[in-house]
Order: sequence, then structure tokens, then C-alpha cells
Amino acid sequence: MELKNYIRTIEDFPKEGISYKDITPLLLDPTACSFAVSEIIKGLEGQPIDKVVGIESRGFLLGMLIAKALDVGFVPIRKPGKLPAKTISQSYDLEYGSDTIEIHQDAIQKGEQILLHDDLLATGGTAAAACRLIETLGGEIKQVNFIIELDFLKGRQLLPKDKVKSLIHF
Ligand SMILES: O=P(O)(O)OC[C@H]1O[C@H](OP(=O)(O)OP(=O)(O)O)[C@H](O)[C@@H]1O
Ligand SMILES: Nc1ncnc2[nH]cnc12
Repeated sequence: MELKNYIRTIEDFPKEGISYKDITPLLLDPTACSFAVSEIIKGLEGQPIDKVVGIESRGFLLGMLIAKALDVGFVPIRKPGKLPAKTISQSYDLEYGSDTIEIHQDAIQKGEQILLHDDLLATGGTAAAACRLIETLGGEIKQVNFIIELDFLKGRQLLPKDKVKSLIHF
């Protein structure tokens, strides 16, 4: 199955010069979603993954399906002020703008093996900030995976070496 066929490019969204990769055609197709999840978890069989962490908001979509497929819990990383219990925060730069993300302090225990998921890797700022949150809580990053990677932005340089996996490259 060619997953690239399920990604739509919208030019100049959300602002001029950004070539936006839209995953909604993928989400419309349950077979393609199942295929994407099976490709992401391929090679992880038998490896100790304790939790999947997904980044708001598009990282929640396949993130929860990946957690279900691995039969482990899912932890949301959210934008500021959305998580109700005690949180830790990390600020970062985006391809367009800047933002802060948060995680519940009690969501990850020391030594837990974590699979981090987001829909797209651009500059890497978001995923790198998420890795810092996970590591601050004592989690160990086992893999950082994405549906899409924008190779020309070299975001993987900010992420743990040899732990990045992306299904589609632009
Ligand atoms: O690699 P980076 O340059 O940090 O950019 C990638 C991030 O940008 C997008 O999220 P966005 O902030 O647009 O939020 P959304 O998922 O709620 O649409 C995308 O889903 C990633 O989380
Ligand atoms: N080009 C892009 N398309 C979709 N989401 C993004 N997040 C950051 N850059 C993006």
C-alpha cells in the first residue's frame, strides 16, 4: 500500500510559504490507518514498550491506535493549560511560530520504555521538547515515530540518534 497517496498537500496553509501535509484522507480510510499502525509497530515485537506518548493534537489520532495495538497505555502531551493535574512544561520553536507543551508529572515512571508518536516531523522542535519532557520524568525513549517526515528541514538531527522512524518522506 502506498501511504503517500493518502496525504494531501495544501499550499500556503496556515500561512504563505508553508506546504501543509494533510493527513485527513488517511484518517478517512480504516484499511490505510491499520496499515500505517502495523508498519509503525513492525520490528517492535517482543521489545519492552511500557507506554505510547502522543503529541496534541494530530499525534493523538494514530497514537492511541498504536497504544491499543501494543496493548499499552497512552499518555497525552498537550498544549498549555489543558491537562488538569500537576504538569511539567517545555517551550519550543515551530516551523510557523512557537509554542509550549505539557505532560502530567505522574504519567511516566522512572525507567519506563517510551514510544513517542506524532503525525509529522518538520523542524523537530516539538518532538525534541516532548523527548525532554519524557526524559525529565525518567522515561527512556525507545522510538520516536511519525507518519510524515519533511526531510529538507532536518528535524531528526534534534532527536535521539537511530531512534527515529517515519513512514512517508517528503
Ligand atoms: O517538527 P516541528 O517543526 O516542531 O513541527 C511539527 C509539529 O507541528 C504540527 O503540530 P501543530 O502545532 O500544527 O498542532 P496540531 O497537531 O494541533 O495541528 C505537527 O502535528 C507536529 O506536532
Ligand atoms: N508542513 C506542515 N504540514 C503539516 N503540519 C505541519 N507542522 C509543521 N509543519 C507542517
